[in-house]
Amino acid sequence: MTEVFEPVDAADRDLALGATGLLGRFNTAGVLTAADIHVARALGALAGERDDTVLLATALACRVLRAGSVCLDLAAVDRDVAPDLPWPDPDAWRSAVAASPLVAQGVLRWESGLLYLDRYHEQETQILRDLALRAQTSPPHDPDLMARSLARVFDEAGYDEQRAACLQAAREWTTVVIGGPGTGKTTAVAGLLVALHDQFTARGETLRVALVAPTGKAAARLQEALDTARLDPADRSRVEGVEAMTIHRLLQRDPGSSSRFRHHRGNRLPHDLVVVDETSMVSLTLMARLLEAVRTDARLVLVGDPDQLSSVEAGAVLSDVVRGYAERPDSPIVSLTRTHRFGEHIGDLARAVREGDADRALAVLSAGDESVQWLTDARSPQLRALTVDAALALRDAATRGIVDDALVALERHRLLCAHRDGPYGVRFWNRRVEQWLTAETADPLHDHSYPGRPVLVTSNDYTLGVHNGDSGVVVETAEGRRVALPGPDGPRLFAPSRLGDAETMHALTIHKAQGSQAEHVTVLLPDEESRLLTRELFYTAITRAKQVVTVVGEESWIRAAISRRAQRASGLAVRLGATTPERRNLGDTTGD
Ligand SMILES: Nc1ncnc2c1ncn2[C@@H]1O[C@H](COP(=O)(O)OP(=O)(O)OP(=O)(O)O)[C@@H](O)[C@H]1O
Repeated sequence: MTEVFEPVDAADRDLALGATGLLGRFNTAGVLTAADIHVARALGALAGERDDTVLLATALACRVLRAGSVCLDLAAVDRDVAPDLPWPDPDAWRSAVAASPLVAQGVLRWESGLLYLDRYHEQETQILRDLALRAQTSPPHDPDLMARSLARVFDEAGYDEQRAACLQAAREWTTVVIGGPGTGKTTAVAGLLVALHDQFTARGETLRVALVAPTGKAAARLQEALDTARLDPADRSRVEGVEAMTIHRLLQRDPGSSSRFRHHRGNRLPHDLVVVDETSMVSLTLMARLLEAVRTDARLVLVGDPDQLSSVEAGAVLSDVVRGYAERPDSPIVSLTRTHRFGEHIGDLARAVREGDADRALAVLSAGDESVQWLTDARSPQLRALTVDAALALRDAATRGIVDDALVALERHRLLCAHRDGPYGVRFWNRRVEQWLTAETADPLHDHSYPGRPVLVTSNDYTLGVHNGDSGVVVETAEGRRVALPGPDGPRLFAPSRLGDAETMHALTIHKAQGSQAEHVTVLLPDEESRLLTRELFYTAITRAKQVVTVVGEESWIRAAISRRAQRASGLAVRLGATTPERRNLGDTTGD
C-alpha cells in the first residue's frame, strides 16, 4: 500500500478552479490538492493528453511525493481509503498510462508498474549510473600496510566487524556501513581515517577527508563521537583537524539557485574520502547531488541505520540500496551487528521492534528492568514526575546562570511525540509540562524567555551560525536572559529576540529528534488509529535513548506500531537488484 491517502492538512484542502471530471471529484474529496491538479493539467496540456484517468495518475504521482514516495505504484494504490470515488479499472488504467503521450514524450516515466515524474526517475537513474561507474574500478591500496594499521588501531579482540568495514572501504570506492545505534559505526570510521591516512602518507600524499551528515545536529554528534573515539595519541593526531559538517555545507549552495550546488559533476569535490553519517535521513535528490559531486576516484562511505525513519523529503535511499544489493555478489554493504553501548535491555527492545516481534518487545517492556520502563497510561503520575524533574533540573541550572550545567541538563531527558497536534502531540505536551512546572514553582511562564525554557531552533540563520534543529536553553546571565546553544568551542549565548524561529522543547517530534540522542527518552505513542504510528517511527524513537527508555502507550498501540511498516514507493531497490555488475579491473586491488 502506498501512502497516497495520508489525509491532507486542512490548509491543503483547497479546491482547484474549474476542476471537473475525475480530477474534480478527487479534489473535492480531499485526496488531491489544487497544486497536484495544476501540475497534472499543465503536463497534460504540454503532451496533448486528455484521458482523465492518466491525468488522475499524474496528479497522484505528485501527491505521493509529499508522503515520501518517489513514484506512484499504480497496482498498490489503496482504494479503500476513498472507496466511493470512481476509481479507474486497474487493467484499463495501466494500459492508458503505458500508452500515454506523457510517457512517450518522457514527461512521465513508466517502469515496472511505477509512474514517475521525469525528474525523480532521472535522479534514480543517475544514482544507479554513478554507483555502477564507481564499482568498475577499485582504489589502489597496500593490503599489508592496511593489516598493520588495523592491528594497531583495533588492538583488542572483538573488533572484527569494524576491521571488515575498513578493509571493504580500502578495497572499493563505495562502501555502505550499516548498523543500529552503538554498533561501532563511528569507531569503524575513526579506524578507517587512521588507516587511510597511513596509506596516503606511505605514498607521499595527503588524505583529504570530508565528514558529513544531513543535519547540523547529526554533524555535531559525529564530531563529538570522533573526538572521543578510542585512539592512541599518535593516531589521534592523524584525525585531528577533520571537521564534520552538513552535506549542504560541503556541496555549497549556489547563491543563484535554490536547488543547485557549487559542487557537481562539472566541479567535483577535492576530497579523497567522503564519509556520510546518518545516511537514512538523506533524500533521493540530495543523494543524487552528492554522488555526482564526489570524484569517481574518491572513496565514498555511506554510514547509517536502514531501519530508521527515512528522509523528510522523498526517497528511502539507504534502505533501498541495502535491499537492492542484497542478492548481488558485488555488494558494498558491511553490516555491524553487535551492540556495544546500550544496556542489554534497550538493545533487546530495539531488536524486537526492528524484527517485528511484538511479543518479545512486550516481554522486554514488562520485565521490569530500570533501563526499559513501560507506562500504559499517559495520565500516570510517573510521567508527570519524570517530565517535571527534567524541567526543574533545567530551571535550577538556568536560574543560577550555570550555562554548562544547563546544557548538560538539556541532554538528560527528551519527551518524544509522533504528532505535532492533538492529544499525543508536541504542542499539547509542551503546554502540559509548562502547566505542571508552574504548579510546582509558581513561576509565571507566560513570558517565552523564562529561565530553563528548552528551545528548538526551527530555521537557519547563517549570519548567527544557528541552524534548524539546534537546541538550547534560556539562562539567566549578568547581561540578562540569553539562549545558550552548544557550539564546537563551548556554549554560545544569544539574546532571545535575536533568535528567529524557535519553539519550546519540553516535547519534541520523533522526526525532529532523528540524528540526536538523550540519556533518558520517553516515547509517547499515539493510539493505534494514528496514521504516523509505524515500526520505523517506534524504532527511531527508542534508539534515541542512551541509558533509559520509557514507553507510554497501551499494548494494542505497541502491537500496531510494530506491525505497520512505513512504505515508500521507489524503484531504486528493484533497479539496483536487476543491474549486472560490470568490472574493468576485477581483482586488481593492489598498487596504482
Ligand atoms: N568492537 C567494539 N568492542 C568494544 N567496544 C566498542 C566496539 N566498537 C565500538 N565500541 C564502543 O561502543 C560505543 C559506541 O560506538 P560508536 O560510537 O562507534 O557506535 P555508533 O554505531 O557510531 O553509534 P551511534 O551512531 O548510535 O552513535 C563506543 O563507546 C565505542 O568505544
